[in-house]
Amino acid sequence: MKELTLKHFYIPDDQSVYLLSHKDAKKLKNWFALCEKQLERLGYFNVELIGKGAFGFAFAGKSALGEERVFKFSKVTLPQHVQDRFEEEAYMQGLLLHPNIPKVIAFQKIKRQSILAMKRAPGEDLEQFSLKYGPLPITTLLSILVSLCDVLMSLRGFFENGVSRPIVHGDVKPSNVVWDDSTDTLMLIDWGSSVFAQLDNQGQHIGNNVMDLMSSDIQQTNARLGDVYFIGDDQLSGKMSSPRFDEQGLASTIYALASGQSSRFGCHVIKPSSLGLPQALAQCLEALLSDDHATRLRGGDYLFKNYHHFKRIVVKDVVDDSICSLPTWISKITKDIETVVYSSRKSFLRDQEGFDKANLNYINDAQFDRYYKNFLQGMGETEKAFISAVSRLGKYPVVGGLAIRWQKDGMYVDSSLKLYNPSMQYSFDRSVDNMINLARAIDGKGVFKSCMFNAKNTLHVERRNESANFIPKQNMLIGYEVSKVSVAEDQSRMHSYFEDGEDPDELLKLPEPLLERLRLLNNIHHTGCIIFEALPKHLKVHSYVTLLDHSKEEAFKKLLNDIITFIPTIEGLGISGFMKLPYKDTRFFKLQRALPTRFYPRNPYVP
Ligand SMILES: Nc1ncnc2c1ncn2[C@@H]1O[C@H](COP(=O)(O)OP(=O)(O)OP(=O)(O)O)[C@@H](O)[C@H]1O
Repeated sequence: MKELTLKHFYIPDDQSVYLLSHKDAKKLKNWFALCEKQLERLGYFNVELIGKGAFGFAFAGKSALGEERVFKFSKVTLPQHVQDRFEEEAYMQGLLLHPNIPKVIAFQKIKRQSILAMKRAPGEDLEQFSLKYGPLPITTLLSILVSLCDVLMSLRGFFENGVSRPIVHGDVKPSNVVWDDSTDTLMLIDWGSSVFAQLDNQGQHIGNNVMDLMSSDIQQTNARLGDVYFIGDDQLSGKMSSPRFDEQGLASTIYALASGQSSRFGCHVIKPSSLGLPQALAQCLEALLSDDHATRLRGGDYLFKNYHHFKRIVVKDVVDDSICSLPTWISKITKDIETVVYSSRKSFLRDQEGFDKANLNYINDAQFDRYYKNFLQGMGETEKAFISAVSRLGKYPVVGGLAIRWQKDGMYVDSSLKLYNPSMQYSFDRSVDNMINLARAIDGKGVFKSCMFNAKNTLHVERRNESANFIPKQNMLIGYEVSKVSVAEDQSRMHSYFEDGEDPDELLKLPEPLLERLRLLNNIHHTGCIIFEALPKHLKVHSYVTLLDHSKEEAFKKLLNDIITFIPTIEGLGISGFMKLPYKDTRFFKLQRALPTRFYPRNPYVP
């Protein structure tokens, strides 16, 4: 039997609780209930889960006096050295008394379980905010920029016992900034990567005495890995910690918010100077995100010298109402969908020379794990940006599919994207545009496919061990929707389940009778995806299917049922996915290295 490696076909972006095995999902739910009970016993009410990160979960609650609190719980399953970091996080955050940093209330350790209690920042984190509203208006961006600069200035100026000890936050990114849009105030949260800086802005060692400077630690970095989607090169490659790290996090954050992306990787294609920003801001961001070290330093120096002037820039916010580059369907009703993205055929996006994992100090870091699992190692910056843009689509309540074919003359895109929250349309459309613009900058021939489905509809079949068969429950069914209007004739070519042949990365070989049913299904006019994911003790069948030819419903239903009956014959591990998209509306795009320059107009009142 083949070993399950990270190289297999459809790679899930994130594990939704709906994709866990029954046992694991139950364990998690029980654990949430236990945390809530613990907090209620301590006198807090209105307790709710507000966030999950790599290291644990965050709950919010109200004290008896009505004060809003946040409680971060570490995952008990994490190794001890990672648990210890949580204590350091509480220590570092506790040192900082600043209006834009949540005050620590208490840190408690009960056996292996640590809890950090702090004030709750009003508003919502900027990743959520950006998903709701898309690329942010310039006035909002400027307010965020200036407030963040203020916080970072105070970190640089931190003194302990009368001695200068600059602090590095180490993980500045949209989801670590909580923003209250009604008062224009922000809070910088998540101090889990913060350390005392080893170097100052000029790259000089910060030593309090000669002994410090002679210590053997002087060449060893104390830096923590922040989020690889946002940190700069120096932090990623394990250089000594310095306030320059946070300049990078800040630039990535503003860039991501200005463009409506969830990473910094796309900055050489969707350049800051193409976003319609005031020229001074765009050029400053471009310098900070440059590949050249000296240019980055100049950009940082300029920003911290001049950011107070940015406060005085007066702009008229304009909404980009251009039509989305792909057709998107917006449901009139809002549905609570837990979207999960599975993507395939990523291998051609990897260039073998890229990223060298062996050179990093961060192998055991949970953040690094995420990066590795998301398959980004060995990819160029634009390819990473593209993958990150596809992942972002999965953060909206959306189902559908995407097939991109890069050819010599350009790029062909088939898609079916249905969004189940009309208020997010602007943001979603801009995210689709970003994904297309990034894809257009990718060189080479190849195919990429991606399915977005509702994890709440995933079917689960469990078995005791790897040699047992998967036996589905009696009434198990692959659900499907029926289109509003029947389309009898399949005049258009369809993106068939089998069109691209076998996927080189695919590992799971489905039994022939099951494949035969899929072939028959393929002849009935419909759209959607079916993915089989076989794990040692757990089989998941993800699907999103819409029948278009109503006259064939009986046959269609029967084939879907047959597929379930063949589940016990599935052998081996891995993933195997099938997708069918309407071919009718294929969009063609010319390849393009970068978007053209576009600054904020000198006179915004002239169209
Ligand atoms: N003091 C706070 N006030 C308001 N919301 C908070 C606060 N602390 C945490 N949150 C919310 O909880 C989420 C997770 O918290 P945090 O980022 O500190 O956890 P983490 O496990 O370190 O996450 P990550 O792995 O994303 O860095 C945040 O994105 C934010 O939405």
